[in-house]
Amino acid sequence: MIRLGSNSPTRAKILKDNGIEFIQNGGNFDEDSIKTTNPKSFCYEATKGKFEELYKKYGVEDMPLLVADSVVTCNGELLRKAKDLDDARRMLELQSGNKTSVITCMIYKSKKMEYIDISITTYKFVPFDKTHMDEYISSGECMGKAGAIMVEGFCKPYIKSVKGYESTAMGLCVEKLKMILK
Ligand SMILES: Nc1nc2c(ncn2[C@H]2C[C@H](O)[C@@H](COP(=O)(O)OP(=O)(O)OP(=O)(O)O)O2)c(=O)[nH]1
Repeated sequence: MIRLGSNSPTRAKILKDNGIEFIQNGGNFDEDSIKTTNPKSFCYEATKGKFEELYKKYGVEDMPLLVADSVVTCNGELLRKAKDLDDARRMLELQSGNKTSVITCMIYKSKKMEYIDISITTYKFVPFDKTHMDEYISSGECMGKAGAIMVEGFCKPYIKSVKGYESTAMGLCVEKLKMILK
């Protein structure tokens, strides 16, 4: 049993779909406190901030703690979760027909070990269909997701090429997590 230190329904689904038993306790780390705009540094600092908050609160005596953060970078820009639907549209238009990378950092700590990983999955998308994109935006599914994208959902038909794990792009590199849980 592990503690998923996250509010993310996607991360919970990834663990559940992979048969990893967990309880979920999200934190309140303020990512706006992070100064850097370098995507990889931002992602690491966000993960570290989330970890420190939840490690102080729960420790790892009763079970290991897992936290993660994901950001998207496209044309060198750091894309976090969209602030509103207009912001989501801007992010999607930027990534349509473009190359985009999802960076996910993960910190896992048990009584025996601490593991930190930063993984990247890079996509090349063909242009998004405008009507489909409008429907996706008005559905609100684009909210609460780094870069407003859903690689297993809206983006799937537009993937021209991919390098890296889909789980990394969804918010938790479960292939690596399973290796350390063995
Ligand atoms: N379903 C889906 N979710 C995605 C995808 N890419 C990113 N996400 C989600 C995973 C995370 O919930 C969210 C990224 O935001 P954060 O890393 O800040 O996590 P969040 O604030 O949701 O929860 P947490 O900080 O862990 O409490 O976006 C995707 O392609 N599909």
